Amino acid sequence: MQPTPLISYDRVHKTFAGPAGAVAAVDDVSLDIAEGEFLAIVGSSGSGKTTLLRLANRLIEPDGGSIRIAGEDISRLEPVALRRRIGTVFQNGALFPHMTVAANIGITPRLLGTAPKAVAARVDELLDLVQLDRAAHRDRLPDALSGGQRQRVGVARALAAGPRIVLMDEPFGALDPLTRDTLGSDYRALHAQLGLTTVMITHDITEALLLADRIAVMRSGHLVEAGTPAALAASREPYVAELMTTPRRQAARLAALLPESGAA
Ligand SMILES: Nc1ncnc2c1ncn2[C@@H]1O[C@H](COP(=O)(O)OP(=O)(O)OP(=O)(O)O)[C@@H](O)[C@H]1O
Repeated sequence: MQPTPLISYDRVHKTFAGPAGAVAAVDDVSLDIAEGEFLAIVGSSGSGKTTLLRLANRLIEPDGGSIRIAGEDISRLEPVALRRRIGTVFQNGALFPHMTVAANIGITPRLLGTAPKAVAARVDELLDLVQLDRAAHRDRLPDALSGGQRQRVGVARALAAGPRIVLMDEPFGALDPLTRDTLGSDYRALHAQLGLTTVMITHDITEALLLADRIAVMRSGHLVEAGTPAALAASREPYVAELMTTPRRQAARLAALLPESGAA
């Protein structure tokens, strides 16, 4: 018997009223995400990625279908309690600008009533986890951080209450390619170390291929295909095949330019 998926979308619909009529942002999407899985959601702008993600923590309510987390229908769960079980990382970190790094990271434990000493210890533990030097970063304001450091703080804040699930909306999109690559692989290591289940939106199919166990491809509110990088590479679905063109071309160019690994 298959284990119960940690997150399960079952025939989910969400329509928004737009100036030119109703927009089916998410249209009959069914998708299971297993515990421990790293799932990337890709698709062009407006394809429904953010809506799909926000449905999982009830920032958006569906018009139809259901979403279960660990077998529980989330419409029966209290939204604030649900969101405490799920860490969220946004583009640019979305840190509170007037609060120090430590205050930003410690906000959820503090709201949950954790004693100040325990919050401070947790903040230090999280700074270690995201590889930011405690003394150098604890008391800084977000403005005094680089984009990469801000995202590390965003990840630390998302992990502060010990969630099993982390939702990420274009977390590394605004970073330079080198920082983006480092942060992506550092986060992937954290995901494995902490046994997290991660759902990450990215516009970058190459990033999705390199980081994720499975990739869900969205188009006009539909889930076109969900599969492993190898399955997507072999897909005959026209839109998926088109998406794979760029990484394929880049891989061929790089293979021609770079010496074979291990040849030196
Ligand atoms: N609150 C809203 N009110 C009206 N329409 C909305 C709302 N949120 C999203 N939409 C519409 O739903 C569709 C899907 O939007 P969504 O933000 O989920 O796409 P996306 O794939 O995340 O896009 P992007 O990559 O640009 O962030 C779009 O047509 C968008 O305009």
